Amino acid sequence: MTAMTEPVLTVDGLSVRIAGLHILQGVSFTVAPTGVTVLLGRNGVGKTTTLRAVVGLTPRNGEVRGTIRMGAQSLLARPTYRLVRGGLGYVPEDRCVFAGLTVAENLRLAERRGITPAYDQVFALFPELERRARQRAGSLSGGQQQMLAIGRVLLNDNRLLLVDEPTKGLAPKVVTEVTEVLERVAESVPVLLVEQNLAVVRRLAKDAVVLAAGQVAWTGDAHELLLETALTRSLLGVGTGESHRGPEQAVAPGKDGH
Ligand SMILES: Nc1ncnc2c1ncn2[C@@H]1O[C@H](COP(=O)(O)OP(=O)(O)OP(=O)(O)O)[C@@H](O)[C@H]1O
Repeated sequence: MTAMTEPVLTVDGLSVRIAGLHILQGVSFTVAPTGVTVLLGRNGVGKTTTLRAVVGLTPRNGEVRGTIRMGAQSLLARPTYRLVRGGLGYVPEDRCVFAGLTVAENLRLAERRGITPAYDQVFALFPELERRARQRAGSLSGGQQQMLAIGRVLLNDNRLLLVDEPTKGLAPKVVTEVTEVLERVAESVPVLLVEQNLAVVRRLAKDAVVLAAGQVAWTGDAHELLLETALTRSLLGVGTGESHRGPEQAVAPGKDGH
């Protein structure tokens, strides 16, 4: 295996128990060093639990076992701030912007000591954030808050980004905007993405990992998975949009027309 193809993230035998629930029961997968790997599965299967375990945010009453490595470095048992300093960027599902602070203050809080923050790059991707620098984050729209949540992570150098349901609850036009931004972001940093909108998955994802019943039920090429309507339906409980128009259609087609 050459350095270019070595996974950026390796999860092996990951087991997570929280409050008596054995949520992940030996989950193993890898994330390629380029592009978007999507983590799929039915509601409540443990996708967020997986991302939180990777970034060291399992609740205190939880128990995590197994191996998680970014490159050669073991991540388990390291505090989150160290993982973030080491280049692990995390955009949580609930965005977690500081509502009472301005956009500029939210960004300033995300600056990492010892690293020159990449404001030029962030404002090039999100001109809206520069225009709204003095606006309180709590008064931004859901889409703008999502842009802020992604933008503040991109101020710093990242080796891997974990992004949890970035399009959830957003209007179709905003879903398209967020998707386009992630597409550009993924050109320079690998992304492990949790996403339920299959049109977004189709546009962004190269690889797919599907969780079912606490384990990995399928891994492989994301487009191959989406072509397998029956498999997708059985694993995810939804259609792929090929033969049925559901909420996953709520994004504009990609450049390739798919
Ligand atoms: N802190 C916690 N305390 C108790 N149960 C929890 C906790 N965190 C997660 N769970 C449970 O673990 C299971 C997996 O949750 P998780 O949020 O990881 O699923 P998910 O696949 O991300 O779901 P969704 O697609 O609905 O966002 C759920 O049954 C959830 O209720």
